[in-house]
Amino acid sequence: MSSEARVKESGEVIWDALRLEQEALADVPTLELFDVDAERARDFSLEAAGLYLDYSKNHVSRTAVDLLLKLADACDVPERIAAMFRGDRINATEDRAVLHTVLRDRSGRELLIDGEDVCAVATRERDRMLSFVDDIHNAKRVGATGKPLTTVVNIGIGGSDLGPVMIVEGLRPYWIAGRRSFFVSNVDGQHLGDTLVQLDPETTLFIVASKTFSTQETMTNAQSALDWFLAQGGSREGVRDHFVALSTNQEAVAAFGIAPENTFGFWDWVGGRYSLWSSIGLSIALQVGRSHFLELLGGAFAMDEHFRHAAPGDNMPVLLALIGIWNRNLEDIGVHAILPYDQHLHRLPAYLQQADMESNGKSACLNGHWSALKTGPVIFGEAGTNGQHAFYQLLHQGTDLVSCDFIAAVNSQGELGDHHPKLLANLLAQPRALMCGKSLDQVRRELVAQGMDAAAAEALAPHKVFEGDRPSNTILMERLTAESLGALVALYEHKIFVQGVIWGINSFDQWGVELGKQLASELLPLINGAVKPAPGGGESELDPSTAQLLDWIRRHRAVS
Ligand SMILES: O=P(O)(O)OC[C@H]1O[C@](O)(CO)[C@@H](O)[C@@H]1O
Repeated sequence: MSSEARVKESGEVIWDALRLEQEALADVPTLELFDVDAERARDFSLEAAGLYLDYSKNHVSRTAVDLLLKLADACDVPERIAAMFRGDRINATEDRAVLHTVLRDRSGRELLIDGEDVCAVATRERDRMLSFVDDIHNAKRVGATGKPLTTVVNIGIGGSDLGPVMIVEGLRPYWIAGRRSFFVSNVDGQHLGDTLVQLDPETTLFIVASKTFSTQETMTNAQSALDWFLAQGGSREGVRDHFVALSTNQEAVAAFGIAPENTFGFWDWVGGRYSLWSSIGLSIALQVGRSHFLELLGGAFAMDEHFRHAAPGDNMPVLLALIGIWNRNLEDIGVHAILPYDQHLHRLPAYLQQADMESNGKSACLNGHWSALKTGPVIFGEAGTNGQHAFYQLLHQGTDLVSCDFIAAVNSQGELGDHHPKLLANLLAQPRALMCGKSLDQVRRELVAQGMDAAAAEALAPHKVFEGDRPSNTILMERLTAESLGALVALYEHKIFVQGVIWGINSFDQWGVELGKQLASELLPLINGAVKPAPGGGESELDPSTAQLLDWIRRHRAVS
């Protein structure tokens, strides 16, 4: 038997053992697992890179965790981690290395990719970008009319927007006084329009952020911003003082009219959703300054080092990934909630939607088969405590289980009265309620104790039952700083990668976004009326539903 076949067989055996363990646990409440194992809370938690993770509230046993670690081994997780850091072309469907970790690598190592030391290349480009940031901050570089450039508009979408805006919001206390940042992503003209009315063209710097420099939304917004700048009295020569580009596609940038000295590059080994550490982070550095940007990278590097060197059983991203595998594949939970108890992390759920769903929302495996396993869950979320008053009802009593990550800083970025202890009390209460629940008996007793008659208590009781055993992780940090935020984001990046390895999918491509883009470009001329509908009124190539919607749009659009 070949070694590959043996690995596959052992993987199957482990999956079978995991299924048996899940069945054995089915009737054992999570709380009971604490009763029989005094060290559970201690052993199902760990610290790394300034973060503390407690995963003990998941409905998982020690046997299950041991089996999951064996599964990671059978799926070659340690070797795949090494391959990523080595610069192997693990993004096989695009034949690319995956090296966002190089962007924050402080080790001073050399890493040759196609004969080029990518660590040195990344450092040079970061230094260029940070000198530009210093020049803006010191007003060595000013607008065309000599005024300081105090406002930044980042025009980008997906990875060229979600990471920067999430970090800028997360680091609000570190904003440099007098500086403003706007993020425009949607092709809906209202997004740019609503922004432009707040701008002074003389003090505004537009950053056109696009890895490919061909994304419809970004190029449309960039062109409209340029038109606005000129219409406001900006000159053609002034464009070079007010527009910079962040891209891997220097030719397209030049064709758009932005000069090489105003372009900050990155490389095909940086995926869009992993790019905030690259030049795509320019808006972050402009808003919070060079040192905080470097601290952000430093926090991520600390998590990288932990991920790279810690044994799987002591490895935070690996364990978080394996708990996710248990919930997704053994408990059949298809929805995962990101619940930061921190207003400044309010964009984290949106950021992780892309990071996770664009990475692991896949069905085709790298071995050429369709996945027999369920892959990435639906990710959603909201800052706590807001979510509690919106969708937590379903988390506690809905018919579908939702796994949750509760995230918080123990100290607020801005302590105010007793707000933070209240926030933290809620952060502790929710996962506790989800796990412990409240039984029918308990509810009945409470209602009767409150003076309700037995019949009424019996009728009301089921509505007040909390089943419990709803799984969650809690991630804590001392304070939300650039460093801890960097570590947090890197934790999730690596978690997502490990899950992709176990599912046998490529977490680094995103072919699933292409068909919609292609169809939109085919439909655009029909919306604009440039192409006549097929004889008989319908669009012969279109499905009847789309043809009917198009017809309604055309008949009701006020402008042609
Ligand atoms: O930076 P770009 O090339 O404009 O792409 C923006 C986003 O579009 C996507 O390709 C998806 O459409 C994302 O992966 C990417 O982050």
